[in-house]
Amino acid sequence: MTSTKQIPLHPIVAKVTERIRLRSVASRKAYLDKCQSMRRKGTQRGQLSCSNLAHGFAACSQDDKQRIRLEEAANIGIVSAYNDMLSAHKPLENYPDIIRKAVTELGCTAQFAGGTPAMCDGVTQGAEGMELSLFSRDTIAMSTAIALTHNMFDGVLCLGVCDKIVPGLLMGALSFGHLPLIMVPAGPMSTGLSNDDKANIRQLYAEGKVGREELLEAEASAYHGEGTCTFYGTANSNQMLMEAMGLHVPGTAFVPPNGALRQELTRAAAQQVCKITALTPNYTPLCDVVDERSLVNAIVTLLATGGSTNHSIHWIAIARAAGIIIDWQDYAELSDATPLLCRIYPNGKADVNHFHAAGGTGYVIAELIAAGLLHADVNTVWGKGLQCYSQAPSLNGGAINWQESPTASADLDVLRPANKPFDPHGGMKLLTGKLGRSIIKVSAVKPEHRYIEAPALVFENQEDLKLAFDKGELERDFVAVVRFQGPKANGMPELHKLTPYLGILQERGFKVALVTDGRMSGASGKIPAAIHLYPEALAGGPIAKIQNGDMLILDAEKETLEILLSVEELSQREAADFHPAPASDNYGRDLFAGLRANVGTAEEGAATFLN
Ligand SMILES: O=C(O)[C@H](O)[C@@H](O)[C@H](O)[C@H](O)COP(=O)(O)O
Ligand code: SF4
Repeated sequence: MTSTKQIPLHPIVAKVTERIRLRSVASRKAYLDKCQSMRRKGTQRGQLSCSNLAHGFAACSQDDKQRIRLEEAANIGIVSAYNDMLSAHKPLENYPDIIRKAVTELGCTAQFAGGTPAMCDGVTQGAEGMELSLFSRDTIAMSTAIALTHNMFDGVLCLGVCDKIVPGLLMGALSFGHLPLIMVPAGPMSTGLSNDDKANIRQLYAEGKVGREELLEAEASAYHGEGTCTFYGTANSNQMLMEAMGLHVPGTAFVPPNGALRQELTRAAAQQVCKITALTPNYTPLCDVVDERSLVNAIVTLLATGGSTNHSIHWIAIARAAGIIIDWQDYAELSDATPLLCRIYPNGKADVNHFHAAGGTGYVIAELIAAGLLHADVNTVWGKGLQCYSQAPSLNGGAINWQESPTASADLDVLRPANKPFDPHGGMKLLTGKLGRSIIKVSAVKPEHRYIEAPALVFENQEDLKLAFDKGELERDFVAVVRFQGPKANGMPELHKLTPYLGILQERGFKVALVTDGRMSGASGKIPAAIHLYPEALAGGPIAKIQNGDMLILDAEKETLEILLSVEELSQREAADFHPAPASDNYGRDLFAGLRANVGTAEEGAATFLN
């Protein structure tokens, strides 16, 4: 591979990175000062009182007690989001034992510092739980802090994969940025029913052409075992971005769960974190790994792979947790400069297993470094420089070897080189106009659907749109306006259940689009959608004043979302009333009232504690 020293950084990547750095000088300094003040000489547990320490190791084995008391070797904190509800997290169940054994081999110790909640967005999609999904991220961040605030640890391993979980774990760990952190995933489920076939069956069901039994059979053969669902949604985007940020063992993202290589990669993470604590000459605290360069690397990689729109929210929140301020203009400019290298569902037919086989994370990172689109001179948990993330691991006689990923894609329908991309741009755009600021991802939207001028049809929720569809009222060109779906209103749920209905209408030749202050799933794709619109309806946003029949223009090329009303006409309009869910439909909503009241805008990361 070309030495990264000779590769000039793309001017837009350099410009945006510098703009982020300058914008963040004060907040970043404040953050680093906090990390510095938490750093202790020797082991972190050395600062604890005898009773604190005794409580901390009371339940340990005699050997571990001795090691912890000696205060010579690292004690690693494990934070895990394991539960049986996420297929992606099921393999994590026995990881703590694997980790304990691996660190003992180095004379270190590991303790299960704490668990965090984890929501499966697939189980809650379209249901009440989805209103807690976004806030589960910050709940996970707080749970991570509760685990680590035992202050017994010199390094951290966070076990998690899915949507809000990786961002939440990372945001929580960033409050302990003086400690090294390695993220530990489990890998994707094997390929079952293809994502396209799954989507087709859903549309047939929405049209009443197949019954529930047939639909359930199809869904169960798509989601059929342990591991992450195989579409390139938010969970798998997390994995790709952890590689791009140097927070994984290199090449671990899409190795299948439960095999010998997966076990060795988990062991490697455990032993590596012991080797980069402050007790070693290779001290690599998290705050040195997460900086404006690694965050820009993550955004560029998100754009190059057609990753989830949710990361136009979560990566802003992660950045803020590290004292760095990123906005959607940064994403838009980086998107212009970043070629689309991947076609993975929903942006194509392939799934992440096909992507992995075609060259995977190593190929993408090698291509982006060679194109000058990534900062290669960054700190990673694997040492200085991102180039080792262009490698792929394999087992050789029980030990892991890393070798350079192939320099040619094994499947040009899935993965392409930076000089012959699927699209010269990443396809995530900032839309502006009288209604506010929103995001659109066009990598899965056909060019002929990127300009939609049609009358608004206003819905207070996705169920109302389904009812209108079932009554045959939507056989027309229209822009669906689904509002009061913002973080303050109902927790900003994903409105992914709209996809089959809008997809059917689009296939019938109608010009359809979506405008919402809510979110879509990372698995949503082909409908032109202006999402994350703010100010949200409940915060006085003009979206609350749109009426059926208003002409809307969503123009992805011009990067505008417009309503054909003057500012005066709009200002004279009454805002629609908000109709919250009936109190009887609690499902835990009441517990999150404080988070709804305190949450920031989507472009601030929709965070509840960073504003
Ligand atoms: O952002 C995401 O990637 C989604 O939240 C994803 O995690 C969720 O599970 C989808 O809803 C699954 O897709 P289906 O609902 O189509 O199965
Ligand atoms: S990818 Fe989504 S549906 Fe699959 S396990 Fe993760 S959260 Fe659940």
